[in-house]
Amino acid sequence: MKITRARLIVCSPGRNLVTLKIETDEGLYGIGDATLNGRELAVVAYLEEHLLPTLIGRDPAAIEDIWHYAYRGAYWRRGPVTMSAIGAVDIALWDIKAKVAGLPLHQLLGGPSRQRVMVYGHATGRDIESCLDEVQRHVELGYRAVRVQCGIPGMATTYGVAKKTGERYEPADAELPAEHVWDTARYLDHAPKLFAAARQRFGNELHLLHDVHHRLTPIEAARLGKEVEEFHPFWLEDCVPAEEQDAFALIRQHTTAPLAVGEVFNSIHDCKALIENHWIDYIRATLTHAGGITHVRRIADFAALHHVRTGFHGATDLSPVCMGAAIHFDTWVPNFGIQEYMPHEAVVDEVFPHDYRFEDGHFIAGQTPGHGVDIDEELAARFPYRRASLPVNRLLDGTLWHW
Ligand SMILES: O=C(O)[C@@H](O)[C@@H](O)[C@H](O)[C@H](O)CO
Ligand SMILES: [Mg+2]
Repeated sequence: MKITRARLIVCSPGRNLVTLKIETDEGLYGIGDATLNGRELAVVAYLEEHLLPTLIGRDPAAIEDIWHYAYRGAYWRRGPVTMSAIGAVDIALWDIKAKVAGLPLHQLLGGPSRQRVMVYGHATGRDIESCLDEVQRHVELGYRAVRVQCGIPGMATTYGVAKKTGERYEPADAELPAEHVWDTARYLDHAPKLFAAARQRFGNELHLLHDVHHRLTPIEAARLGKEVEEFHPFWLEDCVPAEEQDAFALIRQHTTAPLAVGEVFNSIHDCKALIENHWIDYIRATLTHAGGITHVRRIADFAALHHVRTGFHGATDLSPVCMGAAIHFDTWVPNFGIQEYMPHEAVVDEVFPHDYRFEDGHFIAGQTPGHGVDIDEELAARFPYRRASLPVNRLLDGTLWHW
């Protein structure tokens, strides 16, 4: 079998999504997700100009060799653009391999470790009460785990909170970056109250998660961890920016709140110290942004040695293609923790027909050979790309801060 064609489909059914289709001389094709939120066309250029031309004529079964050809051969290693491009190719090649084998992807990876994978949903509200009403709605839908984010009194906007209660949260909401304002003192005062109110209303069984979105310093994160620890969070996510991995040692000294990190990571080297020093509990790097199944499998195996579990990023900027492949991965991976799930708009699900399904707070992988996600190209063509940017964030005095 040979690769005859590899091309990108860029569409925007409510949000931008970049899809790679690799075709073969035997008619089989594979699909990969190449979406890098707010930087979509950088990955398109990388693939079209540099990576896709090198694939033509190759045997799509040689996934390992193609991965190293793309990674080592580029000379310029790592980085979100490079690794998302490699990730898309890798997901598409695993899709082809599983279709050739006639197996759903999780069977090719080693078979199921579980029948279904627990997901967490997003509850957001302008204040604590409306956020908790959203938690209630999720509980009624069957969720066992819910991420809680709410507006902070005195602040006009905050990350992770939908514009209106019940709406989807979509951060890339303007052609040029919107400017948000952040006040750590107000946040640190308010966040523990949200946890306390959630535990009071829902008891101890429901898993509660929270995303800090890189906004604290290590000592501030340590304080937050200490204050919410008694409410038994499932995790605190991205408490600090993680370029400096040993900052987590300080947080760890002060709190037993489990820590999750890594949605912006793209390589095992981004989390090596975090994992081997037991500074984190969950690793969030997912297939699209971290070099595909071939590389994330290495991260997951390394994490397993150190009691770290997976908790893959699953925001709407990961397309159903990434989600489908991730659910197969989650079904296989022995050290699975949880899977994030922000439902896509109905039209996105129409553009990407898929066989995974949500049931009772869990995802169940499909049985179709491959990862089970396809693209309706005719429908996709009705939604052309439009530039959309993630916001920036400033402190009250105007200093540019982490978003
Ligand atoms: O945990 C999450 O899902 C968030 O941090 C994301 O919504 C993130 O802001 C977006 O994926 C950025 O593209
Ligand atoms: Mg996050």
